[in-house]
Amino acid sequence: MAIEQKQQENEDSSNGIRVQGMQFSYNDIQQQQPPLFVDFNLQVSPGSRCLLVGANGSGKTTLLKILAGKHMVGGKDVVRVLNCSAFHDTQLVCSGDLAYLGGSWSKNVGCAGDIPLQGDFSAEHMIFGVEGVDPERRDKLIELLDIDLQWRMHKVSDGQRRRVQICLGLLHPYKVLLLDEVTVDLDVVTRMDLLEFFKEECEQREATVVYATHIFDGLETWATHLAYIQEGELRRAEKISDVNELKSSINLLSVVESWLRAETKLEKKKPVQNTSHAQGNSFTNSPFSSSSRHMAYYR
Ligand SMILES: Nc1ncnc2c1ncn2[C@@H]1O[C@H](COP(=O)(O)OP(=O)(O)OP(=O)(O)O)[C@@H](O)[C@H]1O
Repeated sequence: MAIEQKQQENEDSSNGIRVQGMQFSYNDIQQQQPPLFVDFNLQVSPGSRCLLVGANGSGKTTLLKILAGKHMVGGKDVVRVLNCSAFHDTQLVCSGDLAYLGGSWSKNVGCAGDIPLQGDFSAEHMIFGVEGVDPERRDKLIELLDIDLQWRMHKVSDGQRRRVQICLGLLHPYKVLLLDEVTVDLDVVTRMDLLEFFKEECEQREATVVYATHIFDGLETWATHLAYIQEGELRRAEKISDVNELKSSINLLSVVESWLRAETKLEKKKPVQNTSHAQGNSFTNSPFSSSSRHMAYYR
């Protein structure tokens, strides 16, 4: 029985996501940061919609970027997506099978990958500039996100710009989609329609979605799984139907709130004694210690 279960897990993870024994540190030598992830393990089965929750700074964005192949972590066996190495097997991203939607376009007209763009582009120019797209899928997304193709990208609102970003990210039918808080600028109708679209994609095509967010409205019935991380440690990873607290709580928000509040109480640490701080010179190089006239340059 145990062997069958193991085989099933391996088959599942081969088409989904499997992280095994992952170590990751930002290697900030000056600050001597400890590793964020030490022996981190995670499995996400194909077809699931996994909600990634945790406090600010717990490691959600870093994890999603690692899964998206943006950081090289360990050998080829450590971070596996669709049975390939997320970092080394570049065709995962090039083919569109692995898609990552994160970061904000609000300060830029748009982005090409991680490169910010400035200029006068129309939404049409950006969306129709992507080659090899199924026109039916493109039309569906334009309608779903209520995009006006005549929008000039430097003259639209943050939410309208975000819709174009999301549209571009979804044009190719991904197999694994990593979402980092991209629905934050969307109005409630667009957000709910988009979540419904993701649900359909998971159910019809067995796509896998991992979604990091702090907004839990309507997600109790949307998510199939939940992963909770605290300071780089996976505290919970289970089916949403197995989360016992949800049976006695009004909603997911109150469950996550109780976890994060308990975390703050448990983990509150005393400030580390900083010798330079004690000598009163820790802020001398900071731009924020300058006179208010100089501060104007940093605002
Ligand atoms: N570029 C970086 N260099 C050094 N440390 C970083 C860098 N980016 C993030 N960190 C550190 O890694 C930790 C995890 O950050 P991360 O952005 O993954 O958290 P998060 O869970 O996504 O937070 P949030 O909910 O605020 O978006 C933080 O404590 C942060 O200090």
